[in-house]
Amino acid sequence: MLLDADLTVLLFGLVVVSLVLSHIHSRLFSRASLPDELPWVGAKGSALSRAKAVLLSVVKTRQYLEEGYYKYSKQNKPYVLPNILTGPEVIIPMSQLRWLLEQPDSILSQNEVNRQFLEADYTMLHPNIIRDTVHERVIRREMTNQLGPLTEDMVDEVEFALEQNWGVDTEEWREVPVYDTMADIIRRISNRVLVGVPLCRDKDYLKSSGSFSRNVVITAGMINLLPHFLRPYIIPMIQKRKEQIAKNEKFPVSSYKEQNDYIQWALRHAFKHWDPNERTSEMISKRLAVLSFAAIQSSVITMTNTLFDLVSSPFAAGFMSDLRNEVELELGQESGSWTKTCLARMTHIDSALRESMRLCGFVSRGVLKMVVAPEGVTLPDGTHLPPGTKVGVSAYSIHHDESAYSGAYIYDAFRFSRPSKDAAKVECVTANKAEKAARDALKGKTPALVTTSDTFMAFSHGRHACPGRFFAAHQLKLTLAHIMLNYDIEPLAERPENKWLVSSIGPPMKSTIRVKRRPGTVGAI
Ligand code: HEM
Repeated sequence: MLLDADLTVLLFGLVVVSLVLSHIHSRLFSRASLPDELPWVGAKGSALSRAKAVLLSVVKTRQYLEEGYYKYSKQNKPYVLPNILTGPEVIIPMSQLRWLLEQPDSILSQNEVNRQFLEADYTMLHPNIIRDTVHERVIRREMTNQLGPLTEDMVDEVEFALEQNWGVDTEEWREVPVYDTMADIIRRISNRVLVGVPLCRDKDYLKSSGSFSRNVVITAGMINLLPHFLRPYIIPMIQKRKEQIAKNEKFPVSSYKEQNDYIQWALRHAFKHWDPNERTSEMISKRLAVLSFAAIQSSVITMTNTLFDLVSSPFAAGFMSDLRNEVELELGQESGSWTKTCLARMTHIDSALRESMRLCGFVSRGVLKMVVAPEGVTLPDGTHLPPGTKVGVSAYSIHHDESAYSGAYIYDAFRFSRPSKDAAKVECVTANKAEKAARDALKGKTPALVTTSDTFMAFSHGRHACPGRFFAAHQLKLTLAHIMLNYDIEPLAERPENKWLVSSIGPPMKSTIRVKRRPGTVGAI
């Protein structure tokens, strides 16, 4: 009997090992049916050399992108970028970007790439969440339009969160971990808009929401095994709101006031949706969880990078003093009131964030799409790609190209707030009302943080550019402006490095800075 059990375990082990080996073998040696004439960066041509390049993509993707850009993209040729996690990608030259943007989703789909990268069928709690982008519509129609009315709440939250994380001591310097404190601050501000008070200040809720966001990327594929963390917090709240809406529809009372947060907007949209599944409290809470992931991690990384870029610059002291002067001046003109227009006029704050996203953004490839047309697709240079191929451009390379940005590897905080030849190159392809307003505020001279272009793809570009970027910009500008106004920060001699893992770029997670509350600011804000 014992022998039988041992044999079963052994056989099971052998099956698992051979499955893993066959997966590794296919990842290393698969050409993904790509045409022979397409060159692979980092490889010489033989199957073994390609396998080595795939293996080394774990640590060499930045090198591959730099090499591929000058060897192929600049010569208007596509090339293959090895990727051990999600398979090879075809990187097309910038001259073919316009063509890529114009392809319909039925031929080249951005959604499919995200589904695969995030293992969305397993991680995203419900298959509809990636297939039907309901929250994209809620973000575009509701969240972006509510930025003005929501500013006061967001300011309230920034002030509270900064005091909690960085303290109010005006005498002694305090050492703070940048990533952790920014994670707490951004999570609080975002949740103020997503779920409102009191939940946005509930420690257990914030902890659960934070661990969900981190785990989607770290344990893609296993997240479904985690308990439905939102259940105890969100579901009863949604039920209650639904009851309130229904009651008010039946017996309207003048004292009834809807809350202005994501849950309320999502409820409104859900009731208009044709699919009854979309109206359940469960589905709304799942969509909220996924949105928190998209919204929070990206802003935390951006804020962390911006602070390190600013304080490690040889011009840190001058940058910070100019930023502070700008905030004081613009705020003074509004009698101390943080309005949307006042923020729009803070062009140095805007630029300091945009410049960090250019230099250190976490997106290395821009506009990555998957060929979904069953017959495949033919690139403008005649190369035919089979279905399943991933195609994109190298955002990292264009962001670091001297011909697009002079001093491309230097953090130049006011690059985008001083009119320059770089700014003149920006062409806004996806202008909408809010984007136009942001550009007008900058008198059309310089690109705003939210403006995407052929040379700025930190929010991606085209139809599927990040719909949350208006909210993100608002939240990031409010946070940076408050920091500049209320804290002194000791400059750093050297910037702690960002880490590349395959094609993802992470900020320094453990590095610290020293901060001190500025005299006269405590209780003044
Ligand atoms: C600095 C902060 C942010 C950055 C850098 C960023 C960046 C991006 C990028 C690069 C994409 C395109 C991904 C792709 O398909 O290739 C994207 C998509 C998306 N982002 Fe953001 N994002 C930020 C903040 C936000 C916020 C605050 C929200 C929500 C309020 C949000 C919601 C979304 C959604 C829903 C999509 C998917 C759009 C679609 O599939 O068409 N993002 N974001």
